[in-house]
Amino acid sequence: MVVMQHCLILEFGNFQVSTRAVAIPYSRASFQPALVMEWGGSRRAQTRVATIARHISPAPCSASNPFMVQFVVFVMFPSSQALCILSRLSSLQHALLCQVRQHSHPTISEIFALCKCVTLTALPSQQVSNQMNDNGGIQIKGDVRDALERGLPVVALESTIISHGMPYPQNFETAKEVEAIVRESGAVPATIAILDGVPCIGLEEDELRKLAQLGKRAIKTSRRDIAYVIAKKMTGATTVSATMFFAAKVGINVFVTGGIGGVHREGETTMDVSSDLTELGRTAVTVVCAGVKSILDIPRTLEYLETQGVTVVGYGTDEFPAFFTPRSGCKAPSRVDTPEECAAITAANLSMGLQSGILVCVPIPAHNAAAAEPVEAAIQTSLNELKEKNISGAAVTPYVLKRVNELTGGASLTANIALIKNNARVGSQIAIATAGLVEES
Ligand SMILES: O=c1[nH]cc([C@@H]2O[C@H](COP(=O)(O)O)[C@@H](O)[C@H]2O)c(=O)[nH]1
Repeated sequence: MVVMQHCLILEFGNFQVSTRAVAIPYSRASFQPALVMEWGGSRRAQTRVATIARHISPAPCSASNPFMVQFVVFVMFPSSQALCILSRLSSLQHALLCQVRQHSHPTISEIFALCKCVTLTALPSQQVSNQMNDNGGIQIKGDVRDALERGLPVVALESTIISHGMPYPQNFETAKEVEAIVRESGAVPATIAILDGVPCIGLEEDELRKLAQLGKRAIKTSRRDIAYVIAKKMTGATTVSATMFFAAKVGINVFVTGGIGGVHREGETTMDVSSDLTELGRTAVTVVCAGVKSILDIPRTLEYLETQGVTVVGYGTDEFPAFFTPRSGCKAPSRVDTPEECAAITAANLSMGLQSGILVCVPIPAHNAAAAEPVEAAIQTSLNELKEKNISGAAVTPYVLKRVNELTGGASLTANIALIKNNARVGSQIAIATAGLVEES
C-alpha cells in the first residue's frame, strides 16, 4: 500500500480558537490533510469543522480511494475527554500520535508548531528529512520558512519580471532593491522561480543574479509550463500565474508584481487571454499590481476578471490603473484606501474559502506618472504602426514593447522600475496588516 502523507485532524467543539486561526496554519502546512473528523457533538463544532474542511480541501476518501492515516494532528479539548478520545484513537490502526492541549486559546504559531512537531514525529526518518529540506519538492529559503512558521508577513515576488521584463543589469539591481524595500518595510521577501527543476521560494543573491543574467534564456513559466520545467530540470522564471500557484502552496497570502497579463486586443477572436486571469480565478492570493498595460484590452480584462470571480480593488483610486498611467478610463469595481482594508478583504476571502484571488491595483505615483506620459504616447504610436505594418498575433507585444523603448529613450524602463518599487511598499504594508489580523483572531 502506498503510504500517503495524510493526516487526520480531530477537532473538538469545546474551545474558543477561531476557525480562521485553525484553518490558515493547516493550509500553510507542508502536508495535505485527508480527513476532518468531528468528535464533539455540538452543532457549532460541526459547522466549524465543515468550514475548516473547506479551507484545507481535504482529499476525498472513499472505498475506491483508500488511504492510510499516517499521523494524527492536534486535539484540543478538556482533559476529562482526553482519555475517552485517546482510547478511541487506539482502535484506529494508523493513528500514531495525538497532542492534547489543556488550555483553549492557542496562538497561530503554537498551532503551527504543533502541526510541525506532529508531522515530524510521525513520519519515517527519510521522509522527515525530505520534508524539512524541500517541503515535498519545493525548496523554501530559511528566512521565508521561519517567517511562515511563525505567522510573520511574507511577500511573494515573481521572476519573469526579472528575466523577461528588463535588461541586465537593471533587472538584477531592481530585484535586489525590491527585496530590500520589502525587508525595510518589515516583511520577508520571497522571490519565486524554478531553478534546475526545483521550485524555489526565496532566492539567494547569486541565484537572483543567475536568473537576471539568463534573461530570456530562462523559460517563461506560467501554470501550464510548471510540470514540464520541473520534469526537464530546467530553469523557469515564474509569471504571475505560476508565482501565485507556488505562493498559495506554501501559504503566502500576498504577492507583489508590476503588471499582470490580460485580454489582448481582439482577444474576442484570437482567444489570447493571459493565464494570469484564470489563476486569479482559482487561487486565493492577494496580488498587488499597477493594473494592466494599455496595449491590452482593459475593459475586456475587467469583464474576464469578473467572470472569474476575482475581487478587484483600486488602491486609493476609483479608477482601474493602466500601468504607466494612473487612469484607464475604466472604473475599478471597488475601492480601498488603506492596507488594513486590503487585509480585511484578504482575511474574509480566506475565511469564506472562496479560493479565488484578489487584485489590488495601485496607480503609478503621480511624479512617476508625469515622467511616464511619453510612454503612453509611444504606446499609442506603436499601436497605430501595427495596422500600417500589418502586424498581428504573438508578434504584437514584442513589437510594441521594443518600439516603446526606442521611442522613449528608456523612460519606460525608469517608470516600470518606479512602479514596481511602489507596489513593493504597498504590498508589504498589506502583508503586515494581514499577518496582524490573522494573529489577532
Ligand atoms: O506589465 C507587465 N505585464 C506582464 C508581465 C509578465 O508577463 C506575464 C503575462 O504573460 P502572458 O500575457 O503571456 O500571460 C505576467 O504574468 C508577468 O510575468 C510583465 O512583466 N509586465
